[in-house]
Amino acid sequence: MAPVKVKKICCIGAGYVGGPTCAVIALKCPQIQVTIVDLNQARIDAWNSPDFDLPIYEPGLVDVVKASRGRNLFFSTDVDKAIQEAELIFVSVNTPTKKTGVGAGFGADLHYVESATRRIAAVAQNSKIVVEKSTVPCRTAESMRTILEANCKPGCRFDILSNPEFLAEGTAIQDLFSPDRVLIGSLQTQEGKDACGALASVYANWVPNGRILTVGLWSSELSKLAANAMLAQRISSINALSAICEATGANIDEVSHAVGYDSRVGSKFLRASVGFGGSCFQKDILNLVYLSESLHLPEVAAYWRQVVELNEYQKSRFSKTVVDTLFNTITGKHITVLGFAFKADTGDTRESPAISLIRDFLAERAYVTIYDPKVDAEQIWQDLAEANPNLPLELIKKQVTLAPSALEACKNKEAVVIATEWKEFKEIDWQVVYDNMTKPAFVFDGRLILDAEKLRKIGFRVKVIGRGSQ
Ligand SMILES: NC(=O)c1ccc[n+]([C@@H]2O[C@H](COP(=O)([O-])OP(=O)(O)OC[C@H]3O[C@@H](n4cnc5c(N)ncnc54)[C@H](O)[C@@H]3O)[C@@H](O)[C@H]2O)c1
Ligand SMILES: O=c1ccn([C@@H]2O[C@H](COP(=O)(O)OP(=O)(O)O[C@H]3O[C@H](CO)[C@@H](O)[C@H](O)[C@H]3O)[C@@H](O)[C@H]2O)c(=O)[nH]1
Repeated sequence: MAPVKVKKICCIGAGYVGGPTCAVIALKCPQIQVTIVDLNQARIDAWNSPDFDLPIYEPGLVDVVKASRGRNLFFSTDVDKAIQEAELIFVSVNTPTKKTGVGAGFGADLHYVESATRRIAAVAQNSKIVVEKSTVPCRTAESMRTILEANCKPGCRFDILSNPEFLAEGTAIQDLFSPDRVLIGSLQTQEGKDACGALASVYANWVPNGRILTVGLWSSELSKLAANAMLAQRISSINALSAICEATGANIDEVSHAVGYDSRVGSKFLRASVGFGGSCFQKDILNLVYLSESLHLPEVAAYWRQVVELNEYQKSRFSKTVVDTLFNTITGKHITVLGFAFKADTGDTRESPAISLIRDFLAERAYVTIYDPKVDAEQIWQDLAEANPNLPLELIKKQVTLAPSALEACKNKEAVVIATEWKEFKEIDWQVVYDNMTKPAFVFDGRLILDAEKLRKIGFRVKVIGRGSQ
């Protein structure tokens, strides 16, 4: 049987991955009709909004959607119709860490993946290639296949592929246009290889052949968890060293530069910080920890768990530095937090270190003012309410103020904390900030973006991650 020629694609899940990934496929493959579906009506409405007020902020995304929407790119809540029409279906739904039940706090909650799979099984009238795009534990594709095959109509077949996504938020469009690699896992049967060929031919419209890697299903699933674990492990390694730098007077930027210069180590992902955030790193490492424990590999589980524990330590160590430096108490003091997103160039706040810092400051009964250029107020209140379950929102709102600009946020405050590396924080007029602050004025740079020497000359007292007191 010749490999299927893909003419219609359905993507289940119109989130941070499904939206940008399939919008780029539509742009690069004008001959393919791409329909992205979701159960969340508000999200689909935003993708369809006449003024392109999209549900997620991602540099370059609006232009990609503008180029294809209504031509060969569609957003809809009619999940069944899109499934029925497509030859190839991406499952790109959320796989958060389980909150209750077996594996709570570690294992992935796979019920969204399972219900999307069951929907495909229930409504498909002909053969489909089902592509696992969500990040899932090793061998999830087997469960999907069992569900699909148990419901297969006569004359139909389902082929399952794993095609994990490696985009990073903030650079998603660039990452999708020019990926380091596209990974496709399939069963090593002829049918599996044909399905793999069909998906590879979609990517081949813009990705060079040498960058399309084809492997077995389980290797593909595990490679995604492994890639995130190893990236996060680099950050925890450099953050562990930042604590030694602060205690010895070494400078983490210099250490990172010197170590990264070794081509075997490489310079990327060695930027010390207040801690990593985002919806993936912690979730995927905990997933790996759970997998290792389920496989009776406690030493392996402990090894990876330490990457997350070090990250927790880094966040609380930074909060403690703020308290210690402000004369051992921040009760009643006014602290500005610049940045609420988990990294620059995104409005996403999932697992943002800013949330942990603010929780710690509120526990010390400080007043906190927040400014972020892309996160909306509703999201901030929701995150703070979730992070402080014992503090009613009315009380949180008495302690926390949202400011319309960085300059406004810093007025009459004792300390400024940089929690996200937005470029605009480098560029604000720090002399004006200083003039309007209560003295002594403190700056805590949790992202290593400011010129500490320049700030000290202005009069600030400055603390930077990974640098001893000067
Ligand atoms: N965010 C990232 O940068 C990133 C990068 C690579 C991989 N991933 C992985 O991709 C997956 C999706 O992540 P995300 O950030 O896009 O999540 P998301 O929460 O932004 O989007 C998931 C969407 O799926 C929808 N959904 C859930 N069940 C559904 C169903 N049965 N039918 C239709 N729609 C359904 C939800 O309503 C939601 O809009 C996760 O497994 C994640 O780990 C995320
Ligand atoms: O040297 C560094 C690099 C990153 N970070 C922080 O690490 C977190 C994650 O950053 P990044 O990896 O750039 O963003 P994500 O969107 O979380 O992307 C990661 O998670 C995705 C979801 O699985 C993967 O697809 C990507 O390849 C992987 O980089 C953020 O808080 C960053 O500020 C650092 O502290 N130091």
